[in-house]
Amino acid sequence: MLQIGLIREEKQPHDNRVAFTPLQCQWITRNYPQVNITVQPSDWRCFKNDEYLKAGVTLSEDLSHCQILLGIKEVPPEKLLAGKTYLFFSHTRKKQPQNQHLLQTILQKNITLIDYECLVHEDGQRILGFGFFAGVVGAHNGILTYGKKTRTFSLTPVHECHDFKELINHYFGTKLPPLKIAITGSGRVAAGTLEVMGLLGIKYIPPEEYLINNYAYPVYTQLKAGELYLRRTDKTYSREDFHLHPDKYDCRFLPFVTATDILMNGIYWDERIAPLFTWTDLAKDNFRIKVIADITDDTNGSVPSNLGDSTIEDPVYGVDRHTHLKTAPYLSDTVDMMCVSNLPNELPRDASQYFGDQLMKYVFDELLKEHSDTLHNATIAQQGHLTERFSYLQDYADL
Ligand SMILES: NC(=O)c1ccc[n+]([C@@H]2O[C@H](COP(=O)([O-])OP(=O)(O)OC[C@H]3O[C@@H](n4cnc5c(N)ncnc54)[C@H](O)[C@@H]3O)[C@@H](O)[C@H]2O)c1
Repeated sequence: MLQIGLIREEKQPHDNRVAFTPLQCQWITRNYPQVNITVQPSDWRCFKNDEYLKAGVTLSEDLSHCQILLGIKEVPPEKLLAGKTYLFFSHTRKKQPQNQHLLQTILQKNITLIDYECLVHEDGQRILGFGFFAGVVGAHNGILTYGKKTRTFSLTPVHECHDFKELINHYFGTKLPPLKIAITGSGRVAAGTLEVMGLLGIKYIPPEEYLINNYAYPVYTQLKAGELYLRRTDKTYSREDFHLHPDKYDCRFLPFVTATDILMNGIYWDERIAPLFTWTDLAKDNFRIKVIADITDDTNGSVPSNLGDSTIEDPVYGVDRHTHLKTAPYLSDTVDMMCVSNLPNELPRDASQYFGDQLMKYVFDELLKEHSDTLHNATIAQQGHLTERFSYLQDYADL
């Protein structure tokens, strides 16, 4: 019998998500008689202990009988059970200093660590992520902020809704003024923002038309990497080349700053990639953007006016376009920034279900195999030893 445990999230502040919902646990145990799931009780998980009990799932503080333990965020080192196989987001593969002790403890305690972030399909695309609901919540927050700033309409904050279904109910009867939204990116986050565009009936306009026309109703356009970046030397774009040499590419977003009211930023970004615009562009009179939902959310990254994370409770701050300083939100001549770093936590039930679905579809069967390349390639530590693929972490893992 394979015993799987769902651990309680112990990292502070407590995360409210979980790897499998009660119904997913029920489905698994019905369809896989050789698997049993035990859930560690939690007072802050988005699914209540009772919901698991009602689904026929066993609750137990003690998970020592489990071989595999599933979490979401980093597990505090003192909570790690020796000799177990853990799956969670460890944030150790880039030698993140705050998690050095975590990896060292994993090795000391003979633990096997499979990192969700390292689970990829054959083509290198990540299997698991919370981007879709980050996109949904980010898009909603961006529009809500614009309504508050312009005092033209109001929307219910997402975290006040039980789940996505309830959020959608609030959209009925919402009439938005004419406004123009630019969405960047083409991954999971962008897909989530497009979902909200559809639900609110905001019309898609191709980028070239969006740039030159005005509309009597709300519209959006989407700029994928191929529309955003051009190689300096020959004005072409190749995905493979861009991923390898992003520093050779210029960003073509600038014309959109004069045609856009809300920017929803969902691109992949790192330091080698040109920002969407500069502080100098931001200070110009023709800079039209009033609200930026920076879902990508890198401080001083693809959006220079990202001055750091905001929180679910206090999601928006203003930025003065000339002094570059933070201001109160919703003022008339500032840019409002929505930079929440944990957006999926506003819709934790749906985000967890989506995560569990992906886990079920692409990872679960691998856990039942004697050997799985997918799992092996995402295994940072195997019974207390770094695997070959992650041996570059040795100096970080050494005590
Ligand atoms: N604020 C939040 O709560 C939150 C939540 C989830 C994700 N995010 C962030 O949003 C951004 C987008 O996330 P996502 O889930 O849409 O990602 P994704 O993995 O679904 O998509 C990323 C896109 O970037 C492309 N890409 C991958 N590697 C690249 C590279 N080296 N160079 C250029 N492009 C590359 C991919 O082809 C894909 O189209 C990320 O920066 C992520 O950290 C924020």
